[in-house]
Amino acid sequence: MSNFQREAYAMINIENLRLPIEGKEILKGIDLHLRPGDTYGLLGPNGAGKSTTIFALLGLRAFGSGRISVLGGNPADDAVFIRRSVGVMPEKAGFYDWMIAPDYLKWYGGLYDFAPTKQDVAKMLEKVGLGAEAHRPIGTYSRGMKQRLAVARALISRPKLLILDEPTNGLDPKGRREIHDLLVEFASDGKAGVLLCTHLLDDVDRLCNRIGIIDNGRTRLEGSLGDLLAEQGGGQRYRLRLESAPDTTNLPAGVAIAGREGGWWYVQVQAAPSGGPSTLWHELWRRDWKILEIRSEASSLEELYMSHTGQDRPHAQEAVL
Ligand SMILES: Nc1ncnc2c1ncn2[C@@H]1O[C@H](COP(=O)(O)OP(=O)(O)OP(=O)(O)O)[C@@H](O)[C@H]1O
Repeated sequence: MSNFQREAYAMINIENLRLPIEGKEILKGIDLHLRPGDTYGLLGPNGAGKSTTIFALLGLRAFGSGRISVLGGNPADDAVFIRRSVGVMPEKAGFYDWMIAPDYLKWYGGLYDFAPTKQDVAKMLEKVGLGAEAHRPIGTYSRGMKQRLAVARALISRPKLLILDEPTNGLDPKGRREIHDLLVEFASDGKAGVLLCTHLLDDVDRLCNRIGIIDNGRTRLEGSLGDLLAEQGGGQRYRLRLESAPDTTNLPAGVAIAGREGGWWYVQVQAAPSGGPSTLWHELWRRDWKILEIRSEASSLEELYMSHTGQDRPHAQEAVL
């Protein structure tokens, strides 16, 4: 990769990261490149090395060799800067159960020299759907409510980069949709970046413009989701439930109507826009498509995932786009 390309991946730039633990190589060659505006899906089976990669890029774990730069800094030297600029939602979020959410968020912001006002906190809790529950001790929250609070905690310091490990785990469909909406809103200015670590391919389909697939400590595949799916052939198919018949004469480039069944419209997307599928839904909303529900028909991503995971193949096809 040239220096010019490296600079373009200003948010996260990981090259050939290796990490031995107790004589065993846990990471054997991780590459990860995330630009401003990207929502990047980090995929891989259990034990592939996703969390270890995240720990390394946050400066929480020393690595053996390779190169990591996050927001232009080196996590090993700039841990404080990185923790202040990156919002993190870890897989297991710990809270003080006796605190109430507004006090907790104020206290948490203070840890990072960011003092959210009472209004900031109230607005954030509203955003994540906890406005009415703000008076209750966190210990009385359900798992889903704690997930929402974890998202609020990641967002409260207005970070430039958001790293989320399984953010929709344990959420009901409404909660999942609300978290999706928050992420779309966060990424919509084109300047922020999101690294989404998940096993839910449907979340990736909906939200991400770029993916990396890790298996057995190595990056097996990385690139634009639209390009990778297009290379597979056929693009991606979605089923949209619409309030009324849409105007099909003015479709965004690369989008075609593949059929209709009652209120459901099948839409074939040859190449998702660089801003990810959420940009496409915005485009359609702007064209007055009254979308009530979106379902990914495709198992194209699943096929892509399955064909790049499952076994250690040192000579297998590996591509970096
Ligand atoms: N401190 C440690 N000592 C020994 N092995 C470790 C340590 N931390 C992680 N590992 C091993 O490293 C590998 C990668 O773990 P990691 O948690 O990064 O995987 P993951 O992709 O996040 O998995 P999951 O999807 O299950 O969360 C696993 O085999 C794990 O057992």
